[in-house]
Amino acid sequence: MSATILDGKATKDAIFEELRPRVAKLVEQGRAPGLATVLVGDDPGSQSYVRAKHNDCAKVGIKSIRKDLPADVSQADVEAVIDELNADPECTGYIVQLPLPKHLDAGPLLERMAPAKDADGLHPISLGRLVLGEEAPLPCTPRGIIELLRRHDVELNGARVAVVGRGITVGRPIGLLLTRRSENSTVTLCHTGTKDLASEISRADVVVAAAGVPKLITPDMVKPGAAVLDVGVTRTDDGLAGDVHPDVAEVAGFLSPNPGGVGPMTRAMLLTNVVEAAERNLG
Ligand SMILES: Nc1nc(=O)c2c([nH]1)NC[C@@H]1CN(c3ccc(C(=O)N[C@@H](CCC(=O)O)C(=O)O)cc3)C=[N+]21
Ligand SMILES: [Mg+2]
Repeated sequence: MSATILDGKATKDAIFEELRPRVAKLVEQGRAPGLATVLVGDDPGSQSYVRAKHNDCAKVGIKSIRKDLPADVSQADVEAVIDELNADPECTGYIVQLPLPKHLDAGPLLERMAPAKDADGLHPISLGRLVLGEEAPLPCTPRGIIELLRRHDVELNGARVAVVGRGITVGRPIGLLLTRRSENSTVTLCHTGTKDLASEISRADVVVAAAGVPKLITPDMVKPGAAVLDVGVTRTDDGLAGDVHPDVAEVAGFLSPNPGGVGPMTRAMLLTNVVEAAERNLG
């Protein structure tokens, strides 16, 4: 048996095709969406992600603004850039690329962002609204995972989902999306304190591996036919390594590759959040 590939790159391209006319309409109405990025320092990974986001914007016709700051920028200078973007009418949504250098206090910076311009869905107000079931931008990676599963007809209604990792971008929020009535899944959140990870994984119809531990999920753990999403990425000497052992492809029914799976979907959902926010503002 060999798993059906959950092709995030092709799915992202399809979503971009759907976004392009919506962006064109907004531009026509004089309400052009504009995405800004705030990047601090010169980490090559972060630089490449940010570059990709600007290329994506060009592809769908969204104006983009780059704010690149030196690694030793002060907290006050980042605050000033955030205040500038909050006030800039050309910027309808933005992100502060994470992680930030250790000398900066990320929490207060993210909280300073205008919630209406939160493109990541990670502002405390957006996360609070998600808990309350109110309309808000949704966290991009969890939303991308659900969209990838939906577009490949993977059943979520009543499904047992095992999430591995409790990080703020994926593991912590994804259960909030998956347990809405519209998804209706049953979610188990596993982490380093989980006593028997293999037994939790073995019961799951869907596995979301977002721990950042290379090859953590091995074929013996996976229920035959399950959908497995490889979210974690670790930079090793041999290149990028996912959380899922390659041999899982022999057992799983669906597998999102890494790269080429959830990463491109995260970018597609970032632009979707920006377009939706611009449409909402039309009233
Ligand atoms: N405020 C904030 N929002 C984020 O959404 C955010 C962030 N900070 N910090 C870092 C993580 C990571 N992230 C990725 C997005 C796309 C790919 C992606 O498209 N990857 C490609 C290839 C990447 C490569 O080859 O380097 C792929 O998986 O095929 C990866 C990682 C967004 N993040
Ligand atoms: Mg992340």
